[in-house]
Amino acid sequence: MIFRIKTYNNINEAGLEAFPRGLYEVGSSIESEDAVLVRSARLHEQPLSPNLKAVARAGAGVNNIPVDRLSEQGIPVFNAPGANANAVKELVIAGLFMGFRNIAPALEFVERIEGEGESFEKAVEAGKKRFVGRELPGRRLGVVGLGAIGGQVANAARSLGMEVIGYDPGLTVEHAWRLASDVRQARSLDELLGESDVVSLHVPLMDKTRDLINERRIAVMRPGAVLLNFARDGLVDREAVIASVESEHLGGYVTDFPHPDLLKRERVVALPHLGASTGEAEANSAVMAVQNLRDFLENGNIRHSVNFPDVVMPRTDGGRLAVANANVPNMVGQVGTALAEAGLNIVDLLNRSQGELAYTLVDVDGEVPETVAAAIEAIDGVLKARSIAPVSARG
Ligand SMILES: NC(=O)c1ccc[n+]([C@@H]2O[C@H](COP(=O)([O-])OP(=O)(O)OC[C@H]3O[C@@H](n4cnc5c(N)ncnc54)[C@H](O)[C@@H]3O)[C@@H](O)[C@H]2O)c1
Ligand SMILES: O=C(O)CC[C@@H](O)C(=O)O
Repeated sequence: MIFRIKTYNNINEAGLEAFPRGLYEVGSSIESEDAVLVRSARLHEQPLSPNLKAVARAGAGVNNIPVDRLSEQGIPVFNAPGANANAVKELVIAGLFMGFRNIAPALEFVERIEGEGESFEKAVEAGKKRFVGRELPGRRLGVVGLGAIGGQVANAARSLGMEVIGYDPGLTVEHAWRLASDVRQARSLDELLGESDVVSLHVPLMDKTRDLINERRIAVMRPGAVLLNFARDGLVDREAVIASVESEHLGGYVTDFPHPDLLKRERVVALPHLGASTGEAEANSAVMAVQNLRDFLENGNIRHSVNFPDVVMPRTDGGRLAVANANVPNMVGQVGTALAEAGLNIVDLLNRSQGELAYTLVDVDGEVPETVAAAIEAIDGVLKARSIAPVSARG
């Protein structure tokens, strides 16, 4: 079997090379694709191939992918958690300095100086007083979202002498372990906003986080506070942010998401979505996304999916059935019965659920015929059932 992968955006070569020739066809013009590999391209309006089995995001955010629609069809969406976190952290720290040292307007001022020799130097010295900045030690950074990126930003800010306060009601144990021990926990977003000299956003864009920073919350922020948004445009009410910067309540807005309304404004810096744009981050993200995709397509294993639980089972000698289904009673029972009726002996089985979805891997002696997989897919509540050939039968 040849797997067909449709790519959107520029996918790093290291990732593309991780697809073995002979087993995969990969490209932007592939049709009837088994899987999609994407960066930031918006897939919500794209038609989905009837063969589609998985979508992989070579990056962190999945707001460009119709995750709910794919979940209803039993299609996992993978991402590459942490693969670009260092790159984003570095740009956020650059943003921190830009916000506190007036670097962008200062550069623009220098570009516009005319004359040369003594008159040039005089203009430099006369103009620089407009760009007097503030130092970081002793100031407080509030980090909203302490996941892969927020955690690294918090730790880097600590090493720059800042105090750090964080807010993340869904903080994982793994991410908590990586945090500097003196990062203080805020009990609410408002507490963090009211106590921070600079606030950095590192949460995903979802219905719940859209316009997280709105007029009311900006009013809670300290006068002169700087807002850093390297996460997603939709997390802030842009008009409210602009009004607050104009009225000088907010001391600055530094973002990775430009918009015409943000341009040519004092104390606003907009970069062209550069957070993950380093060779290292692009390679890490593409390789991790391709590894996730390959293990799913070739073995049915699920790792780093945003809509399915991790389900990983070592291969046995025989074939495998991979079933995505609604998380309701008696699904595994019905799958087992269908396999028994087809005369197939179960060698190993793993079932996990997450929210409304469940996923089951069943290894059998021999191979699961396509007709049996199709009959299982027709069971009420089964969203997808796929027969996976034994490893020895792979071309
Ligand atoms: N600028 C860029 O190029 C770039 C690159 C990578 C990621 N991002 C953005 O950054 C986001 C975070 O990336 P990550 O890798 O750190 O993801 P992550 O999943 O590791 O961390 C996100 C954290 O946000 C927390 N969270 C969710 N909702 C929250 C809320 N309402 N309040 C507080 N915390 C909340 C989660 O519990 C989680 O710990 C991505 O979703 C993406 O939108 C931007
Ligand atoms: O692919 C990119 O350049 C941006 C990725 C970034 O926004 C992410 O969410 O990982």
